[in-house]
Amino acid sequence: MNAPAHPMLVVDGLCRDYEGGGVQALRDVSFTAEAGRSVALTGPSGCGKSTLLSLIGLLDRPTRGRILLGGVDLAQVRNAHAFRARRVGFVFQFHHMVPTMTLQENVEAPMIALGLGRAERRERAADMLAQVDLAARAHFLPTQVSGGERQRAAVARALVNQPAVLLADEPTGNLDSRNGQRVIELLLTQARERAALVLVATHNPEIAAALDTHIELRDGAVVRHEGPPAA
Ligand SMILES: Nc1ncnc2c1ncn2[C@@H]1O[C@H](COP(=O)(O)OP(=O)(O)OP(=O)(O)O)[C@@H](O)[C@H]1O
Repeated sequence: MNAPAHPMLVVDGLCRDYEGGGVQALRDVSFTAEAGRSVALTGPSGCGKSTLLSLIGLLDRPTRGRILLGGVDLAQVRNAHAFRARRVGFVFQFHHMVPTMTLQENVEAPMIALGLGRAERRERAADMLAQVDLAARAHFLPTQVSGGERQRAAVARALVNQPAVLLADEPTGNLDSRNGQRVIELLLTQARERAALVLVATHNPEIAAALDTHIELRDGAVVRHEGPPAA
């Protein structure tokens, strides 16, 4: 197989200053990552991990520098909502499931932005929930299942549109180690089998060690970068 023409993700000289407080949340961060790889972002609280994920997921815009995702310069993206729906999946520590909707309905919701019909949405969501071992819980509300089950449903929701990039912010933070490991395995399976790029912000050194690349931040700057060299 030929090497891809460009890496899935290029982060180039990225800075994010917050007005008012004079905080430089990110200072000149640069790295690249290939499709099918997993990247751990580590570092102490406040070092900029969440800020970096927000910028890559187009939830926020950088002060300086640029990000290319699948060859697209994010500064040129006009409809961030549509771009996110097609390209990016998010998993957060606190799942952010809609409490009044069943797990099945929560997993169906992202597909509305793709314009898929009801029957197809239903089928794909059921399929995805089965893949994370939740077929029997599909019609329960998020409050009626365990924390580990909720987080697996959140992973199913993040994966259902088959995003090229998965961004996970402390995805195992509130889970015991067995459930946490399961969530990480689900994310890594996606990276391997569907050539998605997975970025995980974590305080857990075991998780960081299980991923291909390890980028450590301190005060908004990269202080360590281990793993496959940039393309
Ligand atoms: N909206 C905001 N306004 C001002 N400062 C902010 C804002 N959001 C984040 N910051 C600051 O930017 C810096 C980076 O925050 P960020 O949330 O990215 O850190 P983090 O590494 O994800 O931390 P944690 O591990 O605690 O989640 C911190 O100093 C934080 O206080």
